[in-house]
Parts: sequence; structure tokens; C-alpha cells
Amino acid sequence: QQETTENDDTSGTPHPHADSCSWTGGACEWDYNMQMMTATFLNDKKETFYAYVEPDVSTFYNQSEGQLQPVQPDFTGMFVKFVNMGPKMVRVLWIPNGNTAKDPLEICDIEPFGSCGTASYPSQHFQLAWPDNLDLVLERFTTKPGKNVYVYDAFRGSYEKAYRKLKPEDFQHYMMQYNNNLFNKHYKEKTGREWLALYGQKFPPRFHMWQADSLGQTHVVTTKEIHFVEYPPEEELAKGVSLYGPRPEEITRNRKHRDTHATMELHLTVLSCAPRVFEIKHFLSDLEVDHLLKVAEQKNLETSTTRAGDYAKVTQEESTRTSTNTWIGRHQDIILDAIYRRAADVMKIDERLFRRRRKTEIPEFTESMVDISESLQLVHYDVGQQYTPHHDFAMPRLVKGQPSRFATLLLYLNDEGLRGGETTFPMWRNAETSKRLDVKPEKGKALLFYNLLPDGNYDELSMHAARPVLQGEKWLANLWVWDPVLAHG
Ligand SMILES: O=C(O)CCC(=O)C(=O)O
Ligand SMILES: [Fe+2]
Repeated sequence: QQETTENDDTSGTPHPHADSCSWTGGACEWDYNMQMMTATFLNDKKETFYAYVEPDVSTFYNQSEGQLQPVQPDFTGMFVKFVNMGPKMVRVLWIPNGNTAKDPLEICDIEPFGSCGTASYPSQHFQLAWPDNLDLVLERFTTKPGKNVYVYDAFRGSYEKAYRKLKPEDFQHYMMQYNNNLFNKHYKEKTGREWLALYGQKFPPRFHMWQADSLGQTHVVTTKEIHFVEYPPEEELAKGVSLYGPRPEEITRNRKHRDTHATMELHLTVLSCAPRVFEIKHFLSDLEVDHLLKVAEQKNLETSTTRAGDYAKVTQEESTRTSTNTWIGRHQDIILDAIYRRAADVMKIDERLFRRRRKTEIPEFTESMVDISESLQLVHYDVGQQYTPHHDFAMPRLVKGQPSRFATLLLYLNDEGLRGGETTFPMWRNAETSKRLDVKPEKGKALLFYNLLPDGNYDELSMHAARPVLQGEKWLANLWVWDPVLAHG
């Protein structure tokens, strides 16, 4: 008889937060790769946690475990997280090529007891200093493969000393990071991955996450948000949509500009299992694509920054993101509203979460009345422009709920005359090739990927890049969905 151990498969086990996610449109399904683990903290205090354990690569090909081996990617990049366990702001500096004679580059400032991070490579040299005295180096780090987290601890691990020196609130934050480091050890043992999130504060993501069991696996979504096929009159578009969503009769009225069917099917095809990447062809109709481009033309595109609307401001070399972009909201017109609704359907998330809500709408979502989606970001790349490897998440902040970018939906708006400009996942896990996974832009196609894992950790493998455009131009729209909300009020 088999002993019951903490390694038991948890499929069939109720979701530990089932009570709080019944409204999410199916997210209470428990991911079958979640496994129970125990972490030990100070004074031998133990806590259970459900960790996401990456399935054997053979299963990505529908073969039994152990049949195939993962191929080491050519790409050697990695994510690096810096933690500031001190009461003062700390600046992270990068010394390119280890050349200290040159001026180091500012990577990010870390709030007291906070963290920040960047995509990097092994054998890179970083140093930490107070922003007002960069010559006093607090800590130096050289990155190593497989080691993502680098901690500056002002009290060198002595929580007694921290207790004596810090205000109670600061000490509490110190202990959060202290416990997080302890948790990371257990988590790494269990999963082989480092814990990039911050332990002990929030639910795992409660929004639906599509399974990506095997390459080519397809999920079918039936949506009422059928394609627009003829242009609504300008007056209709100019009216916009209420912040709380259109009234039912407005939806009926705009239906006459759309396809004749009551519903349409969208297919999400798995391109990668780890990270989870799905391709959705014909997400947008030609008319909808034309509309987005028209809206973009009416705006002045600005040079893109990294992680706009986000917390960690990463000011790396200027060449990381060379495109131009602009933001457009859901409420601008009925076509945009329909695109948001369709996006919500494709993610199996209630569309009302993609806008502001009245108090009576989804009261179970207690975090905030704020939307979980950002404005659509329209991006334009000319020949030579690109976005170098990066993650769409930013490191957790010491705020309730620890909001983060959960999913990314990319909408490709053109392909004719375009060479290059692929979206690429250089860290994807597979058993066939050491090459990156390239996704070719195709007009109207969407790409969905998750930046978080089902257990709430940040997925390092979700690293991606936009390859340089070689010929023509590239137009793209980005939709980011947060867990739980962007602006935590
Ligand atoms: O342009 C692409 O294909 C990817 C863009 C991207 O990763 C981003 O804007 O965050
Ligand atoms: Fe991105």
C-alpha cells in the first residue's frame, strides 16, 4: 500500500480558494500539476503550499514520462531579481562587460524592503548602492545560471538586529522578505525553480488559465462577440460606450454591422506548454484591424518606454525597445468594446472585470472596483526596430494583493510586405530544438500567453522578444490583464 505523502497528486482535490473564485467563470478547476509542499519557517513553524511542478517534457508530445529529454536552448538569458532588505532606497547598477572603468548603467531603484528585476545573462556584474552615494557599493553580484534571486540584507540575516533597529512596520516588511527567502529554498527543492513572487500574501491567480498539456492541443471558445463586417455609421462610433458597459439595446443595435451568425468559434492552439502560449487565428476581422489602424493614425505615436503603466521603471540601454506606441481605451467605441468582450471570452474571464463595475456587479471580487485590463497599446515598428528579450511582469510590491500582469494578449494587425518582426520565446521548453519559438505576425491573429504560473509564481520562461523588422513595418496591439488589478485602490 502506498503511503500518503506530501507528493500526492492533487487532481480532484478542491481548489483551496474555491469559495472565493466561484465567480471567475471556471477558474476553480485545479491545475493537475499542482502539488502540495510544506515550507518550514522560524521556530519550526510549518505551512502547506500548492506548488506548480512543471510536467515532464515527454507529456508535451503525448508520450509517457521519461521518453524524451528537454533540449537545452541556444539562448542563455535569464531573469534576475534583486531584493532590498534594508530601510533605504537602493539603486541597482549594471556594469556591462564587467568593465568598471566605464559608467555603470542604472537598472532600477528598489523601495525599502522591495524588489526589482530585469532580463539578463549569466556572468553579468551588478552592484547595489544608495542613490545619493553611488560610490559606496553595498553589494556586488555576479549572475549565475539557475540563480535568479540576489538579496541585499542590511542586517546580514540577523532578524534580532533588524528588530532592534527598525520601526515595527519596517520590521514586519523585513520579516516578509526573510520568510520569503526561507520559502524560496523549499519551493526550489520542490519545483526546481526559484520563487520570484512574494510569499504569504495572496491567493494564487484565481482567473481562468488554459491548460497547455501538449503541443498542438486546441481549446475551442464559442463567443457571442462575432466579427464586425461593415463599418457602423460615424455617429454610432463617435458616441462611445459608457464606462459601465453598453446597455443591452445598444449591443443589439450594433449587431447589425456584424456577421450574421449568433456566435462564432475561436480556436486556441498550444504553441508552447512551458511557457503557456496559444495562437488564435482570425481573432479580428479585416474591418476590425482596419479600424484599429485608423484609430492609431489619429493619434500621435510616442517612443515606447519599457513597462509603461507599470511600477518598476527599467532604464536599460536605449535600444531595448525602439518602437512607437499609443494607448486606446475600451470605451472609445463599440468596435473596441466588442474586441475587449471577445478577449475576455477567449481568456474565459467575465468581461465586466475588464471595466469599472458598479458595487452590485461581481461583489465577490472584493479587491477593487477597478478593471483588471489595461488600455490597448498600439505599437508600430519600422525596419530595424525591435523589443529585446523581457518579461511583461514586474517584481511584487509590498502592497495588498501584490498586483501583477497575469496574461498578455497580442493582436497582429498586418503581415503584407513584412519580413521579420516575429514574437519569439527563447526559453520555451521542448524536446526537439535548441532554437527559440518564433511566432509570425499574421493579420487578425492573436497570441495569448501567461506571465504567471498557476501557483502565483512569476514564470521566467514567459520571457519573449519582438525580433527586428527586416522589411516593411509591423503593427501590433497589446492587451495586458492583471491579477488582481492594475491600480490598487
Ligand atoms: O511586438 C511583439 O511581438 C511583442 C511585444 C511585446 O512583447 C510587448 O510589447 O511587451
Ligand atoms: Fe512583452
